[in-house]
Amino acid sequence: MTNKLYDTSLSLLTDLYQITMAYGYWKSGTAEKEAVFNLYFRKHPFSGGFTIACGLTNVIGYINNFSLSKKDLRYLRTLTGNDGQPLFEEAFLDYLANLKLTCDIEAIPEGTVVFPNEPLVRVRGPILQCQLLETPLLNLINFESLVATKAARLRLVAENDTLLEFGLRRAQGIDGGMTASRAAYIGGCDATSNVLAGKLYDIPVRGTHAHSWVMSFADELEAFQTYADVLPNNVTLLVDTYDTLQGVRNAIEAGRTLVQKGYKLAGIRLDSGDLAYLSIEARKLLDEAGFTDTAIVASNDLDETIINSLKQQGAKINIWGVGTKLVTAYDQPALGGVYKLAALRQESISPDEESGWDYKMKLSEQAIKISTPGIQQVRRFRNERGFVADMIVDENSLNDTDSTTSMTMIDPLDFTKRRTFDAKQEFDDLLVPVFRRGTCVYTSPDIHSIRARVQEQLANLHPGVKRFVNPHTYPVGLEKQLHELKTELILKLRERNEQ
Ligand SMILES: Nc1ncnc2c1ncn2[C@@H]1O[C@H](COP(=O)(O)OP(=O)(O)OP(=O)(O)O)[C@@H](O)[C@H]1O
Ligand SMILES: O=P(O)(O)OC[C@H]1O[C@H](OP(=O)(O)OP(=O)(O)O)[C@H](O)[C@@H]1O
Ligand SMILES: O=C(O)c1cccnc1
Ligand SMILES: [Mg+2]
Repeated sequence: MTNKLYDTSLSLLTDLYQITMAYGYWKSGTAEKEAVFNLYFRKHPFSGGFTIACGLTNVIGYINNFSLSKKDLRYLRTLTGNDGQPLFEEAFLDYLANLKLTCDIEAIPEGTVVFPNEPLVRVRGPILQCQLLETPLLNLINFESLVATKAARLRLVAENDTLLEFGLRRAQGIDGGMTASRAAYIGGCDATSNVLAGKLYDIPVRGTHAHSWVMSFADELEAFQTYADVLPNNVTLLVDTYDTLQGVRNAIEAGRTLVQKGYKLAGIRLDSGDLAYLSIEARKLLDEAGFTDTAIVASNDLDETIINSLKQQGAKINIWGVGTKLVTAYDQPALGGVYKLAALRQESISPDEESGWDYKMKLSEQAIKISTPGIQQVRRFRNERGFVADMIVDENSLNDTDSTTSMTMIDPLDFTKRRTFDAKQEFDDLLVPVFRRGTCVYTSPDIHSIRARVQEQLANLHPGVKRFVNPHTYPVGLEKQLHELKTELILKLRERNEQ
């Protein structure tokens, strides 16, 4: 499946510096040098203990549609440097015109719970191509993973209640709205009010009506009765335009007519005031009138904290409509995913032998910002109770260890913390092949399966990791050989800089 909204080349959707670097690689003869880049984030959003990987389907669509059109090249030809001369020479533009992506890409499937420093996507191929993919991949993975995570948090507090995404009007533009609707559904919403997302992404659509419907009639009862006449099989009435509890009484009256005609009053919606108090009072009125199946929908600047609080207050709300705070990821508007070079193929010494890799890393004064070198895989150990720990392991050492060997994991921020897993410990390798030499070899599951995966994954996490206040840190470490390799490389780089 591709991103149907953009089923066209978006190959210039990148930062200029990717193209200037690409030109640099091409001009200096290193364009084809094989490289490995990893996309990962350093910290969970919302001060939480987990993140949901999302966006791979759109990455696949982007790469499948990658090709520079004549118009793209005409535009690049107009770009000039500070001397007014063209930035790129014609032969480079010809090279781009014929460029077909030939990368190998591995990724963690959408809907998987992921943790800081784990490669969510690993790109291996000619360095020029890997470089061009940095910005679009980050754009596609960061926002969708962020919103899917927000929705998963809402799902945790909403428990078995219905969760509706109402955010389109407050979303960051058209794409923000579309992407957020997809990610919100995957993360755990039951439906969206966004009809285009319903059509393009096969998400259920749901909705009630606005205050304007009520305001356009002489009185509220008439508004409710007309709505019930027109759409008798879809009646959820917004009761707070004038006086909420009087609104509930009017809804009940409209509901009685509906029942006489063989229909039902599906719900009422509260959109202002004290939602705990009003829902409890509304429930009493509805139940007393025999409308025990009529649902109470609540909306109005809801987020996971307010929903949690309302539940603790005993609110009688069955359906939560969440807009602004969900689709804009209000309390943390970006996931800080990064894309870093981790290995470069060495110059070949003989034409018959494959040369080795130079492992690459970025140093930083902050330990958390030091990247991890190598061609990484994420090995997730599990037992009958769920996920135990994730080990980042270099594929070269995986090839060396056979299945009978135990593996030791080292905490990257405290080297004295170690854990050994014996050969009997069950595991999954999270990164799976997605592209081989530029050809897609992976079929994205349908959106409903991805959504189901999120809940399966969360069920495998210890409750402490899922709590919102000071969540327990799920263990992620480096396999011992990779840790040693990294330490050695840090020392070497520091030594070189001191000289
Ligand atoms: N019982 C409650 N406990 C905690 N938060 C609540 C409760 N009831 C409502 N809220 C939340 O408090 C906020 C109230 O927003 P606001 O002050 O704009 O009030 P309002 O009811 O929308 O006002 P208005 O009547 O002017 O529309 C919303 O985010 C709402 O979800
Ligand atoms: O509050 P959100 O989580 O963003 O959910 C969507 C909101 O959009 C609608 O009204 P709108 O905000 O446009 O107007 P209102 O607040 O004046 O009702 C709806 O009534 C919700 O309140
Ligand atoms: O259908 C609704 O009730 C709805 C849709 C969008 C935004 N607010 C509410
Ligand atoms: Mg509002």
